[in-house]
Amino acid sequence: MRPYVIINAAMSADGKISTKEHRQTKISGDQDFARVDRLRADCDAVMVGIGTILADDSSLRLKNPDLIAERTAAGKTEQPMRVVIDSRARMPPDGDMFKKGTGQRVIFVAETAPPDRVAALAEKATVISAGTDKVDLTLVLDKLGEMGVKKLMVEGGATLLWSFTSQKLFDEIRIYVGALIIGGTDAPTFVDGSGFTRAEGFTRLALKNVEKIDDGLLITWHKKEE
Ligand SMILES: NC(=O)C1=CN([C@@H]2O[C@H](COP(=O)(O)OP(=O)(O)OC[C@H]3O[C@@H](n4cnc5c(N)ncnc54)[C@H](OP(=O)(O)O)[C@@H]3O)[C@@H](O)[C@H]2O)C=CC1
Ligand SMILES: Nc1nc(O)c(N)c(N[C@@H]2O[C@H](COP(=O)(O)O)[C@@H](O)[C@H]2O)n1
Repeated sequence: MRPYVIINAAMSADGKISTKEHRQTKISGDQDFARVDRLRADCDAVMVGIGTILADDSSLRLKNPDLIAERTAAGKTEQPMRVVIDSRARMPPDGDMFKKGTGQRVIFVAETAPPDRVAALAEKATVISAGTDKVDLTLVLDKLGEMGVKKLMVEGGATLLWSFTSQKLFDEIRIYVGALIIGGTDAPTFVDGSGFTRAEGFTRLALKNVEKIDDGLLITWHKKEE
């Protein structure tokens, strides 16, 4: 069975998720970062696109020791599975995701990924081929389901979120809207990609909750069933 997919990201009041140089930007406050850690702890796997790794060198690990202890007490691994969507196997083998924290790392690549890079990554991670030239997210979700992932958190970035939202491959979206404006036409927004041209294609959402956190807002949407 496919996992329940929760998209979680933080954007500025003008919808940007980082700067025009794609530099990682602190949008959440302490309380929201604590919420994000809690959500990571509650999920079986946490995912980003390779663009995020190359920009941020994300570790994607659970940081709060109390949450790690809570997971182990519940018979879970210390860390949720950490997953990268990376058609061309560009994931740096010395990235923070490999250096920090314990547990399984999974890299989804395409069949056309260079074999030498796949071999190098296979020494550090479970490398799975899913899709011909580009990773196919429906195959990814099926595979993660087979691997026992029931709840998946997708953190970004903008290109991966376009694929998840345009293909309607999500259940919930949690967007933290921070009290700042970043600006810049070239700064990634919550969702980029090619965009819809017709209203019939739009991904529709159902509002579930709005909560003030730090000096911003956490908005929870569910996918609106057609
Ligand atoms: N504020 C926040 O909450 C967050 C902000 N960010 C920010 O987002 C930015 C990165 O976003 P972005 O550059 O768009 O990169 P993404 O992280 O979205 O990764 C996109 C890449 O994933 C690969 N990919 C493989 N298969 C697919 C598929 N089916 N659909 C989509 N992508 C696929 C592609 O590379 P390839 O073809 O090589 O496989 C693609 O270029 C950074 O600046 C980062 O800081 C990221 C996460 C959260
Ligand atoms: N929720 C959230 N709020 C922000 O303000 C952010 N900048 C991000 N960024 C995401 O978190 C990843 C970093 O994770 P690690 O600290 O390396 O574990 C980053 O790559 C973005 O995915 N998120």
